[in-house]
Amino acid sequence: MSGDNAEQREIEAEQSYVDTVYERLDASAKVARSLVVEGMARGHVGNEGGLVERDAMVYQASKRLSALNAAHDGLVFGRLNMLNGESRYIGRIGVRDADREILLIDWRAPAAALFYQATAQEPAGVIRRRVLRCSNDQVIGIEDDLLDGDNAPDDMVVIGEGALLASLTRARDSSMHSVVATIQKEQDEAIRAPARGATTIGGGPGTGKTVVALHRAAYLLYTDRRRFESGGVLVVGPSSVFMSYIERVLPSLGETSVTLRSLGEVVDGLRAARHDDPVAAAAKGSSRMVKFLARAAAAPSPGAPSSFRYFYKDDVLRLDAQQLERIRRQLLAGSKRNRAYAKVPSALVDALWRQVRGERALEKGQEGFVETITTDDRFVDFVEQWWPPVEPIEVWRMLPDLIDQLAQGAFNAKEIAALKESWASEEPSIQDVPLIDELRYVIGELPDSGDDDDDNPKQLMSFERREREERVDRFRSTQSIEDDSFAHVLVDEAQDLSPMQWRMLGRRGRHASWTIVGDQAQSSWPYPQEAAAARRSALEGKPEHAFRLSTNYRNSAEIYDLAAKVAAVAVPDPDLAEAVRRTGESPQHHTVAESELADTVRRSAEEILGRVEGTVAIVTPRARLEPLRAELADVLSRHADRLRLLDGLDTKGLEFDGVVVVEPDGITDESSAGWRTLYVVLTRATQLLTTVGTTDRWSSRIA
Ligand SMILES: Nc1ncnc2c1ncn2[C@@H]1O[C@H](COP(=O)(O)OP(=O)(O)OP(=O)(O)O)[C@@H](O)[C@H]1O
Repeated sequence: MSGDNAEQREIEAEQSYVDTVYERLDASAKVARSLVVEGMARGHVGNEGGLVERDAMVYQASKRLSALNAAHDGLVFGRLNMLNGESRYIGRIGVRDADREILLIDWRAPAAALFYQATAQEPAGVIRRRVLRCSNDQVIGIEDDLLDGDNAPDDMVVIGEGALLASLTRARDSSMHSVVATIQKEQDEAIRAPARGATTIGGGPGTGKTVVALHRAAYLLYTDRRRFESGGVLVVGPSSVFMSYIERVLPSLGETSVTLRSLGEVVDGLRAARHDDPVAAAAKGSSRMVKFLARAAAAPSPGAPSSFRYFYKDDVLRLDAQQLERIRRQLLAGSKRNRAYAKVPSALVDALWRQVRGERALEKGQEGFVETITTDDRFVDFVEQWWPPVEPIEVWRMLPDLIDQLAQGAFNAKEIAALKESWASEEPSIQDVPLIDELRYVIGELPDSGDDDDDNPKQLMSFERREREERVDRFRSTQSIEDDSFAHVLVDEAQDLSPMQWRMLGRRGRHASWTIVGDQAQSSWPYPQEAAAARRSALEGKPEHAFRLSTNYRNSAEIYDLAAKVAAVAVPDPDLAEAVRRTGESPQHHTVAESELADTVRRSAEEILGRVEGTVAIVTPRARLEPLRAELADVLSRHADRLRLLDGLDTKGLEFDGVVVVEPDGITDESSAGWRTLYVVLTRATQLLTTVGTTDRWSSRIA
């Protein structure tokens, strides 16, 4: 009997079990669908109770239906044969038969933990672990691990070389996939760690930190759905490219209620995708920004009048610059700028009333004065010009004009020049987003326009103000500060967070548990100590539980050997991983004249595209990105479905079957974190890696 026949027979046997599970899944979907219909019908009953009941019923049934639909593809993926003869099937969700007997165990349930935790050294009652490879509802392959050969029955069949290896050699496409069938023991421990304080997941490149963290989010939702679904789970990653790379993992695990944001999109209403140059980025990320922003938020608006004169009956009432400044300070001492807005008219009116001496005015009394002045356009216009309500984006736009005067030595001349240059753009960069968020908190929100406060001049909106409001509308935060917080915050590539970014996330995770994923050797933030202090403040003393992943599942050993040498230059004590796969393909290096660079890159990319099935990236220093985009336009458009051109920072967290690295010396020279960026770039390739440079200082340095 050939091995193929044995596999075929096993597949058929498994298929009949899988069919039974699908029949039940379909039956449950039918029930959920009919509940949706029934719920809708209750809405026609005509009383309010009927409507509430309908909403709850339709909501629950629809949620169940979408979970069932999401789980459909590859529903059953694992089976354990236990020492006691029992068989346990593991799947994306739990399914029971008509008698409530378990047919399929949800991968997150305690009973499924053995599937991930049993090893040949510690089989824990498992004889054989089987992974079923499925296409939709069809079993197409089997991969077995025999964990306890001594106790296996004689007729037990063992097929395949193990599911992990099979899954690692697959071609990469543009999305990350769930690894639910092949989660490894050390990964499973991090996934199932309780949601207390901050769980940190460290380890070298390709060890599965991202994919593990995403499975952890799904696990947390499963274990405490009420808390995490209503409180919200926020997943933050470095770039929008990265977010679209990972966005399918959670829905494929049936979880759609998680908020995924890149660092440029954490604040509602803002979508930044541009990085600043390293000098401006480092200055904007530094906690030295905090005081400058506080001063900027308190500074008078540009063009604000510095005095006010008002004729009332027989008096000329005046507020000069000094008096106005005193009132400003008093108002700001009591509340945030926008919150104080409602108190401005009465503060001014009080100061003016104190000057009233004329008999006619005194006779009419203070109330009469208040009524006259607060309905007088001259006063209303003055209030609006002197203390306009401001949006954070407006203060952000003033920063280049304020920095000379308000930096108070916090930034050097080179930093100030770089900041001003970066702020010449109307569009905030990724590094501006935490600054704008900081301003949201320092300035405070405007009192609700629904506060029918007589003092509130908002109702008297001038034409200029309306025009200005339109200009900021595009960048207005669509959410109130109170709604910023989440029940769980998951930060990926956390080694790159600047102090200002930690502050931004800290504000969202005050009452949250956290999962923090990172690898210091891949950091592009130049001042680790400052970031560590900001991280401590963001976590506010929450207890930390550390997990470390040790196996690199991404790179071939040949590629990782090279990258590890770069890591040794990049940081004193890199956390290196162990690469498990050898391909026999060593990285290729070309050193060429400048005139031949683009052609060599094109040829290298084409060669790799011909040899791998999946995605390929050309990675370049930032300065070469746009020129190369023009020079390589032909090949980029011919292979638009699987070839990308990126700069080093944008490759964070991604992976490709093949990578062409352009001018490694340019990447190392780009910033003080350049060697670490080169380490990141070299660890993106699963199979083939080529470098093309006009110089090769980097390779002499690691030789
Ligand atoms: N248990 C597993 N089974 C199958 N594939 C896995 C497993 N763990 C990780 N991988 C794969 O290894 C690759 C690297 O995973 P991931 O991107 O999560 O690593 P990382 O540690 O976040 O890497 P980096 O630090 O470089 O961003 C992915 O393709 C992932 O699917």
